Amino acid sequence: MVRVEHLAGGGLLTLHDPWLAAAEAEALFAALRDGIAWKQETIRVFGREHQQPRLTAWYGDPGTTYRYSGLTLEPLVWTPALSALRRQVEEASGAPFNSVLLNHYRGGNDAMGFHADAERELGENPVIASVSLGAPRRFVLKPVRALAGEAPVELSLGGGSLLVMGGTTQHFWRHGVPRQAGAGPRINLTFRRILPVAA
Ligand SMILES: O=C(O)CCC(=O)C(=O)O
Ligand SMILES: [Fe+2]
Repeated sequence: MVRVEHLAGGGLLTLHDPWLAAAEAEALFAALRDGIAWKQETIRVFGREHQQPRLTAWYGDPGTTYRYSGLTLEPLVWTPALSALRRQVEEASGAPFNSVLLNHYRGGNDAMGFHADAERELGENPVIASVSLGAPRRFVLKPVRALAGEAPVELSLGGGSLLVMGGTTQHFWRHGVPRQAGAGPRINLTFRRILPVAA
């Protein structure tokens, strides 16, 4: 099934759920859980250090350095499984990607706070393609102040789904994965295109 959601302000969400066949999604979940160089990073938020409440990894083409929350991530070299998935995601979304951020939510206490993927190196209106594996989780979008009064948008991202965020989504909406009691382990991959930016 494909669900298309036009967001106020010109954002566009396209959810393919399911996207991967169940057996393929399950095999990929296990392969990534056991085969990725997961780390728990320490970040600085408002001058204070925190351990991120999830595990992460950054893979990409040479030169795709990613900076956020005071972290500088140098890309690891694409594994065969990640490279094959990149091609499938490019085909489905019609957009090119040179990097992927992986997040491993070990259970319902792991989460991602509300944010926009609006770093300069992603460009003006980035297309971001998000593949989910493992347990389903709530994915919530909230309007920024300019659109105050718009209702939040909530999706359930199931294992094997593909969500493409495009248009002006990152300007007018922040998204997050709230803590969710009882949620099982989940891996999410957000494919991105990092552009060269002046230092
Ligand atoms: O886990 C998710 O579905 C969201 C991940 C995300 O927003 C990000 O990596 O920037
Ligand atoms: Fe994000």
